Amino acid sequence: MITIKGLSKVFQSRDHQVKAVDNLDLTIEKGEIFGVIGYSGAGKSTFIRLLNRLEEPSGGQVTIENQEITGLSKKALRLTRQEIGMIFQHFHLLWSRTVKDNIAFPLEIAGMPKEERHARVQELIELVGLSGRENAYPSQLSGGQKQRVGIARALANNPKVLLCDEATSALDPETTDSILDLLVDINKKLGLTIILITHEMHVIRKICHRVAVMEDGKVVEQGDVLDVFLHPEKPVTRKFVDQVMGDTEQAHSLELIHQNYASGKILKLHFVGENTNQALITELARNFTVDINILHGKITQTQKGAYGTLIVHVTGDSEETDRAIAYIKETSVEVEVNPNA
Ligand SMILES: Nc1ncnc2c1ncn2[C@@H]1O[C@H](COP(=O)(O)OP(=O)(O)OP(=O)(O)O)[C@@H](O)[C@H]1O
Repeated sequence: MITIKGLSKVFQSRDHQVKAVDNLDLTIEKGEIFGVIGYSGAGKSTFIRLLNRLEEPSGGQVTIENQEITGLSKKALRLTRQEIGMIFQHFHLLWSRTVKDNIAFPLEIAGMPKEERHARVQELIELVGLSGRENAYPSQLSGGQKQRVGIARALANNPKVLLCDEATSALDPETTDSILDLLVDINKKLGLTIILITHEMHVIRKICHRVAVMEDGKVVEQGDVLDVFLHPEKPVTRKFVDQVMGDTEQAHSLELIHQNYASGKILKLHFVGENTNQALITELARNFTVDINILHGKITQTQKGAYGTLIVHVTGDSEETDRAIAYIKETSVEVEVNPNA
C-alpha cells in the first residue's frame, strides 16, 4: 500500500510562489492501477516525481509498503529507488546502447553478476514483446518499441511500484493501446502496483481501477473508475468523462429530441457492469405494450466492466409507460426520466 499524506511542493520564482502540489492525501492499494488525470499545469508531473523524490517535497509524507520515502537519507534513497520503476513520455533511453544494454543498465548499477544479468534481460525482453530486437539501437525502433524498452528497464530490478509519467502521450492511438495492454498484462502477471498520470480519459478508462482528478495542485475528486464515469461531480471531471462519452454532442441532440418528440417519454439509461449485456430493450418490448425507439447510445469498456448510456423514446398508454419505467428501475440500470417530455 502507498500512503501519501499532506504532500506539498511549492516552487519559488523571483516574484511569486506556485503551489504545484497542495497538501495532497491519497491511498493507493497494492496491485491496483491508479490513474491521476488533470489538465496541463494541474501538478501531475510534480506529483509523480515527488513519489520517488526526483522532486524534493516542501512538506508531507510518502510511504511505500511501510517505508517512508520522504524520511530516507540520500544514500538510502538511491537503494530504495531500485524498488520504484519509472517510465517517461520521451522514454529517456541511452542512445549509444542497444536494447539489451539499455535494459541491463539498472542491473549493472545494482551489481548483478554478468550471467544472471544476461538471463534477466532475456526474460524481460520476452515479457515486453521485444524478442528479435535485442541488438537494435533506440534510433532503429518505433515509438512503441522504445517505450517497451523503457518498461523492461523499469521492471529490471523487480520494483514494488511502477510510475508512468504520460507514458503514452507521444504515441499514436494504436501504439498507445498496445502499450496500455502491456501495462495491464504486467499488472496481472506480476501483481505490480502502477501509478500513472495522464491528460487523456481514454487511458484512465482503458486500464485504471481507480482515478483521482487533479486541479490546481489538489485532488478534487477520486473513486472507482466506473463510479466516476457514472457520477462525475466536479465540472473538470465531467469534461474528462465527456472526452470519452461525447456528452456535449448528446446534450445538443437532446435539445433536438425534445423538439421532435412532443409526446411520450424520453429516458436516459445508464448501464454499468454486467447490465450492459442484458437485453433490457427486448424485455421491455415483450412485457409492456409500449413502443421504444433508440435515439442515441454509447457503451464503452473499462477495467471494472462496461459503462454506457442509451437515450430512448417510449410511447404508449401513460400507466403502461410508468410500469415499464418502474421495471427498468428494478434492474440496476439507472434511469433518468426527462422531465420536459
Ligand atoms: N521547476 C519549476 N519551477 C517553477 N514552477 C514549476 C516548476 N515545475 C512546475 N512548475 C509549475 O507548477 C505547476 C504544476 O506543473 P506540473 O508540470 O506539475 O503540471 P502538469 O499537470 O504535469 O502539467 P503538464 O502536463 O503541462 O506538465 C505549473 O504551474 C508549473 O508552471
